[in-house]
Amino acid sequence: MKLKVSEVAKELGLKSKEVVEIAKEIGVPASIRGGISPMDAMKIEEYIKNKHAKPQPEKKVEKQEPKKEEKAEEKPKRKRRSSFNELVKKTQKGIQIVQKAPKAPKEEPKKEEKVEAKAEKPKTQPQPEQKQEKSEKPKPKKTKKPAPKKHVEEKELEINVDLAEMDVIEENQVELLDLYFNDIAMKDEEKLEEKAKTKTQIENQKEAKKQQQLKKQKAAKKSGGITKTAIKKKKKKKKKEKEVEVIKIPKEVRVYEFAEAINKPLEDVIEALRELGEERDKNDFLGEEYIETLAEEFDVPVEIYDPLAEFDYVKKYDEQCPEEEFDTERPPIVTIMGHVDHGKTSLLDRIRNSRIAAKEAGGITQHIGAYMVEKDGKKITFIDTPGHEAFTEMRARGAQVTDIAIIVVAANDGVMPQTREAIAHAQAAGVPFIVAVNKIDLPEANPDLVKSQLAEMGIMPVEWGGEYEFVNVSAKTGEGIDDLLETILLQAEMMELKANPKCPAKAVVIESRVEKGKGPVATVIVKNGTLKKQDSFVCGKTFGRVRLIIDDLGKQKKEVLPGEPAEITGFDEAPFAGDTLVAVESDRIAKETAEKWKEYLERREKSKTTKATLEDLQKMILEGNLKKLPVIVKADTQGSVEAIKGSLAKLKNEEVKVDIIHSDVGAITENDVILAKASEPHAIILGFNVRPTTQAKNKAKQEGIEIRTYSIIYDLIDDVKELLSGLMTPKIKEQVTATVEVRDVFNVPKVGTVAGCYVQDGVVHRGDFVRVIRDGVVIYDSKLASLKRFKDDVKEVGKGFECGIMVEGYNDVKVGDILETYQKIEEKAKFE
Ligand SMILES: Nc1nc2c(ncn2[C@@H]2O[C@H](COP(=O)(O)OP(=O)(O)OP(=O)(O)O)[C@@H](O)[C@H]2O)c(=O)[nH]1
Repeated sequence: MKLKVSEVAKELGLKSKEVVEIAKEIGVPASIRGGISPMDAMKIEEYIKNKHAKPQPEKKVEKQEPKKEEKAEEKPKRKRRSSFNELVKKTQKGIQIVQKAPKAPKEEPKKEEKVEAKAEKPKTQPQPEQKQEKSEKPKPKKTKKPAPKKHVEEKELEINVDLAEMDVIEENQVELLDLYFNDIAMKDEEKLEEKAKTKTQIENQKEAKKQQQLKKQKAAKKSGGITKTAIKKKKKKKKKEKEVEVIKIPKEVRVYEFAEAINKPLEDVIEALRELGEERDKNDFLGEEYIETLAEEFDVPVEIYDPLAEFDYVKKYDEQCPEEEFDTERPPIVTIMGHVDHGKTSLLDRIRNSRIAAKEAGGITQHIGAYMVEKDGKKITFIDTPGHEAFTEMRARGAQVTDIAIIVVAANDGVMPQTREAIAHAQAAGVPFIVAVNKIDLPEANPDLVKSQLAEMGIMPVEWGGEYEFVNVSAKTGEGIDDLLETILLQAEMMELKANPKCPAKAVVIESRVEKGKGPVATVIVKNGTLKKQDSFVCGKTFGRVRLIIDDLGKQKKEVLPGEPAEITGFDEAPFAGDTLVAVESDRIAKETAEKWKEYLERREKSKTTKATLEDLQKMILEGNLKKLPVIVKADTQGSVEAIKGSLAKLKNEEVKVDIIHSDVGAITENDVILAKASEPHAIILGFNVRPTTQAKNKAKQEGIEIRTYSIIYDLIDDVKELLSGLMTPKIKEQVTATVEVRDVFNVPKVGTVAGCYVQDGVVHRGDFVRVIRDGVVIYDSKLASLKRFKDDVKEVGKGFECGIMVEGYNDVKVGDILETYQKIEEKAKFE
């Protein structure tokens, strides 16, 4: 765990920069961005303490010794603090380490005062006036001054204890002090206490003076006059007011925007960042930590706000319709997950008594659908999550709306990679799950194997003493289906899933698409409230008014209740799967909120590009050498777009990657072709369950742009893999052609060394490469310079024949050397 540097600095009464500097000095890692470990924070604290402990004269220590012993008797041995966190907690209880006001020691109390103060301690009644005064007192932090390093040395630790509080919790307080400064001699504590008390007394005196002056002013005012002091005061007050004016800074702000906001020269801000070890450009974004640190550095009070909060419509909704007011039971929302072909669609199909699986292209579920079933008068909403790996992202989203997950495992196949993945998704989302062991009708079915495989992963079945429900089912015969539904309802009952139908609606988009005549259509599941026709709504970047509500059976409805799915129309654009829809008072509010949200997301997107860390940069540089395959993805539903994008993003290796330059829902248009043409190299357009318009087709022909369409996702991915393979550098394989023995060597003047050879094995070719091997070691690797039979150049010489060979660039061939001739064969690389 890391602590924020600014927090540590605050606790130590230092500036963040100073903490970083000290850390550097004592060799512990601390940075504004990375924070500091509690251990290292303690080291810094120790360092400061030691620094201040040093100058204390030894004599004093001796003098105070008896008292020290006395205290030691009263209290158990001081424990060492285990973490800086603990320190933070303790400090919050009333102790603060603050910087000492520069000249305070002058006003140190006399011995008698100290005794007096001590004598007052046992009083248990707090003195309200004193307390108030104290709390109004500004923290003495402001007294710190110029050069930071020097400043650290000059600093002294002081305990600023609220006296009134001390009266009440004195015992506790002293104990805390004790724990806190376990290394500081008791004399210091007392001294510090005295100082604190003296301070209070000084404050009292000041206050009394102030009151007197106030009286004077009032009197002057009454008599119609105005005193000089009053004018001065007024001016001062104004100045002070100006000084404490808190500047609001958005959470994500660029360096130059920050400089403008705090009214400081940009160069100063950049320089301050440099001093903190950060090389930043004016357009770079500052993190919250840097905003805080810089504000401290420039001594300007800032308030960091989240611009998103202003139009976080979901948050607003949750505040208006709090969960505590959910009073009506709602159907559970169930997701079926599992490995490909383990029977998810068949299972849902069986549950609904319809046959979805047969209708789907290639037998694969292509997108998420949501359906409802009824069992014993109770409803269950099912989200049908497709099983292909490409849909992992959608599945992750599905799990977010899900109350209960069903993990389907085929009893004949057992736990597979996507079974584990599905479990991981459910666990990550904190969604309870039931294991449906499917295909138990098959003779080779082994449900116990599934149980033991999952038990090994910590998913222990209830009947084996664990907490996971396993239900044996057969989507084919219908066996166990009732049992599964009962288990779901039981689980739902335990979860007490409730909602408030009287609230405006809050729903989650499961999928969306654009339909001819209807425009954007989205499948949503209402999480709370009731979604009605004509409701104005905001849904991520989109907005609209509910025009049509169609239930899972294709019937038109007037409203959708909590936990129920429906398809709705009325969006201005297709929303994203996973977006939250919230009904709002008016179209105007819906539009405004959506626009602000869009603006925010765009801003955040932009900020991502400039927020590149060094790591990102290195990655980008490395990727610069990557060959990219630019593609445009068009698909029938938003869910498919997301899934394909997710899948394609994974297709990369150290040499090639897919570059998705555009993706959208809908047919392939002329614009897509234009965009593909604009890309360098030209992009390939991939259509999934969509086709190009006639204009797009013509344009593509004209511009030489390739459009490929698919209805099965595997094919799309395989095709892209093939394209990527084409981009990869072919692999070079070596093939040995012959082994040749050097039996004689001739030095031909002006030509070089010719080796008289005998081909032991294979066939030597004229253009072959050759390795010279002596005593089993390769001593030279080159090419054949010439290949002769007697005096003639030949193309090849076979096994058992003699030949003359010259090795390019090598004249040192010796009798007994072995020449290994070989050819380099190019092999097309394959993207795996
Ligand atoms: N014998 C038997 N076959 C089943 C059972 N359930 C599903 N199948 C068969 O298993 C194959 C895959 O079933 P699907 O329901 O398409 O599987 P899925 O998990 O939805 O597959 P994807 O949508 O591709 O992820 C089909 O041929 C089904 O007929 C079952 O209980 N018993």
